[in-house]
Amino acid sequence: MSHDTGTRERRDDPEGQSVVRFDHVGLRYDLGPEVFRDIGFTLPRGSFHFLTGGSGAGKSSVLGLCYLALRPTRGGISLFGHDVTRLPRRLLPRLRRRMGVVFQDFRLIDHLSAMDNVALPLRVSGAPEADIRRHVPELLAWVGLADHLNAKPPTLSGGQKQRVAIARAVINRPDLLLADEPTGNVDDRIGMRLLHLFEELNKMGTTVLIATHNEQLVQRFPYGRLHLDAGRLTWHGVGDPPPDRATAVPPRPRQS
Ligand SMILES: Nc1ncnc2c1ncn2[C@@H]1O[C@H](COP(=O)(O)OP(=O)(O)OP(=O)(O)O)[C@@H](O)[C@H]1O
Repeated sequence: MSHDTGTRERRDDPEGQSVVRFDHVGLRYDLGPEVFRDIGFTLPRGSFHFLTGGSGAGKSSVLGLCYLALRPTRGGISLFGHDVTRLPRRLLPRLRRRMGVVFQDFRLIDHLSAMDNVALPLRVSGAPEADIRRHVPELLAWVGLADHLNAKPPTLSGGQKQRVAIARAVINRPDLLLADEPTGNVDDRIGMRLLHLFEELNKMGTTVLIATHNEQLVQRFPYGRLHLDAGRLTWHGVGDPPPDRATAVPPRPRQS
């Protein structure tokens, strides 16, 4: 089968098998240099991938494109089968609500307690308050914050804030989880526990993409890997990028 997924097919196949699809995507910020040239990959429904690469390789930018904070300078991106480069802006929030995002800088609401930060996506989606009172403390206890339900973010450590941010991202069982360095501020034991949480979510059907510098984590969990180097996607597979990474990802055929 060819890689051709023209606009018509993407529009007519909103629940197709790819949750994220990049086709020849390029990105530059304002008048700066191109961060990427011609990146293409697909994340199938229910898949689990790490996104790796050195500092400045473009990991957060890929995530920003996925959660629609950024628009590509060229190429096409589809999410849940919708071509988002053509979709009217008013329809984007509906797609965003299907995603859980863990930001590198957490983006918690400082005047709300940990409990209320995590409850936010449930309240937005109209979940009954009784369910919120049951599920949120359970999840916060699972990430080791049972004693901090009422703490406000400014009183929490970096690792504790990170776990609140993760709980908020997963509480709604999103269709797509995007996490930027989700274990960057926690010790190994908690890092493993968080990875197990992502695995559980993945088993229930969530597609997972985790940007990380943590090689140990990537080695311990045998999932797919997208590796960025100098503005190019140089490896898309399981395990380590081969030494001659320049040839690891063949260019995708351009659509006519
Ligand atoms: N808002 C911005 N304006 C201009 N340039 C930016 C902006 N954000 C990122 N960049 C540039 O884009 C490139 C990729 O940055 P990005 O944050 O995506 O990399 P990263 O792989 O996530 O890095 P790190 O691992 O250090 O977080 C870098 O050269 C960075 O300077």
